[in-house]
Formats: sequence, C-alpha cells, structure tokens
Amino acid sequence: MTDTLTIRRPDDWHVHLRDGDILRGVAPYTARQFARAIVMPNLSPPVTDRHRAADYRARIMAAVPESMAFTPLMTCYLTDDTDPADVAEGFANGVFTAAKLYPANATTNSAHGVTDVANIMPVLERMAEIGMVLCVHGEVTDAHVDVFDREKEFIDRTLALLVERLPQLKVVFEHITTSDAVDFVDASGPQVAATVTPQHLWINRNAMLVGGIRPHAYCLPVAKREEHRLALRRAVTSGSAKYFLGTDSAPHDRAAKESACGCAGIFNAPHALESYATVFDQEGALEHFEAFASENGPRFYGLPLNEGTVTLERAEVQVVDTIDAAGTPVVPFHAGETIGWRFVG
Ligand SMILES: NC(=O)N[C@@H](CC(=O)O)C(=O)O
Ligand SMILES: [Zn+2]
Ligand SMILES: [Zn+2]
Repeated sequence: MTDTLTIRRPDDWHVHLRDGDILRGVAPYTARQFARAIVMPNLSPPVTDRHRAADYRARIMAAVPESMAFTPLMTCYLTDDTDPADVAEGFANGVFTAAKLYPANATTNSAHGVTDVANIMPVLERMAEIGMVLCVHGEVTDAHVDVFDREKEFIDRTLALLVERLPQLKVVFEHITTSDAVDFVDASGPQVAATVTPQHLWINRNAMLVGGIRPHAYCLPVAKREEHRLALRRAVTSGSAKYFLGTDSAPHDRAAKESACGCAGIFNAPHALESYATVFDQEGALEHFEAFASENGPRFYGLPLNEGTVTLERAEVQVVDTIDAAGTPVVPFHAGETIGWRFVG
C-alpha cells in the first residue's frame, strides 16, 4: 500500500476566488495547493474585458502571501456584446488565458451571460483561430427543463452543434455531472475536454435531500443520481487525458447558503487535493492521479507543466465545521468528516 504520494505541483482549472475581504480569506487555500488556477470571472460586476481582468489579477496577487508562488490565470466573462478584438488582445498580452461562457441566468452572477451562442460566434471564431480555450458552464436555462436534465439538454441543444460548427475551438466542458457528459467528451475529438469537481465524485443528489435539506451540498450543476457519480469516477480514473482537475471551489457566506433561497456553490479549496486523492485511492487508480491533477490540464491549454512537487501522506484529517474567510464564515466541503489523506506541502 502506498503511504505517501509525491506528484508534480498541480493546478486548479476552475476556481472562484471572489473579491474584497473574502478574496483575502480564501485565495491562500488555493495558492497553498496549486501553482496556477483558472479564475472565474463571475464577480458583480463581471470581468468582461481585459482592463477589468488585469485589475482583478492585481487584487488576487495582493491577496496571496508573497511566500506562496501562485499564478492566477484570468478568464473573460462573455456577454452578447463581447468585442472579439478585446478578447484577442487580452489573450495576446497574457491577461486572458481563456474565455467563459455562462448561459444567461444559469448560475451565480450569470445574469449578464450569453442569451444565444449565435450572438458570440465572431468571438468564438476568433478564439478558434488564436488557440484560446472556451470554458463552458453547460446547462440550459429554459424554465421548462427539469434541473436534473439541464446538462444533458445543453449537450443536445448547444454544445454538440458548437463543436461541430467550430471543430478547431478548444472547449472545456466544466464541472460535468452526468454520464451523458462523459459519453459526449469521450466521443469528441481531442479539442474537447472536461473538468470534474471533488464533490461530484463524492456525492449524489441524496446528499442534498435525504434526512433534511442540506444547503452545503448544493452547487450547480446540481449533483445527480448515483449512476452518474460512478460514471464520473470511472472517467477521471480511466487515465484519459481529456479529464483534469477543476475544483469549482465556490465560497459563500454561511448565512447565504443556510437560507430560504440558498446560494449554489461548495467551498472545497481547503482540502481539494486530499479529497481527489482519496477518490483515486478508493478506485485503486493512484497511478493516474498525477496526470489528472498536474499534466492533462496544462497540456490541453498548451501551457508548460509546473516544476516542483507536492506530497500527500496517508493520515486521518478532521475537517473543521467552519472557516473564517477574513471575517466571512464559510462551511467547507467535508465539514465535520475525516479524509484519509493529508496535504504535507
Ligand atoms: N458552482 C456553483 O454552484 N456556483 C458557482 C458558479 C458556477 O460555477 O456555476 C459560484 O460562483 O458560486
Ligand atoms: Zn458553473
Ligand atoms: Zn464555477
């Protein structure tokens, strides 16, 4: 049995660091484990152009202790009015690493998102030309579609057509939650990849709804049936280069989640790597963990692999009930539970 695990330093290809005080409270948790992170642009107001992205990047750098070598990789929040030239210039200048498609009103702070992918075709065509990655929150927002079917519907109505229309465009289907998404990614060419969160590998929809309604298990896309969780576990541990680590760590004030209309999002940054490692261990697939955490992502994005390593050891770690994120109480994923791996550094 392996009792320590040393891997190339990993990256997080999808994280919400927020802004203001809570940014200072949460960013060090990500910077402690990951060399780089793709930072989501769904602030209020959203990060819709290269100037806002450069300013936000500076605020993130200021929030991370200097002793931590961490590089935030910025994304452009696409709207119906995004200027292709601004996106391309931001990419050329190294301000943007990717652009983010939020279907309007699909999730937290997505009201300014795209109402119809047809509206951003010129931006997407330009991105395909310059090799810039599109990150996608893949859910339809049609009120008639059941919330558990929104990811599958998005594949059928939007994503399949987009990939067919722009075969060169690099697309990350983010935080996938269904076997339908796994099937789609597996059947697509090498320009389509996916991230998977720790929570979707750990919980199914029962975690949210059995024995009481549990707001800290609520995120979007919502956790699905057990068969989907198992399909996600098989996908990430298969050794396929199409899957990589993206936590979707999404902190919200405890009170905003424990509410009559609780916010979507799970704060998993404090023990993200240990949570994933435990899954790979349980599946007998630790040999594929390093590629998932540290290699598949940078190769897909066309970025260098990190130098340096991190080490995990087999040990019982008790996860605290609440974290004080610079004044905001936030409940972490696995709160009150024990995880079987410890992050050494
Ligand atoms: N995942 C979530 O449930 N919430 C995210 C938004 C998102 O990634 O969809 C957030 O910003 O809170
Ligand atoms: Zn999302
Ligand atoms: Zn997210």
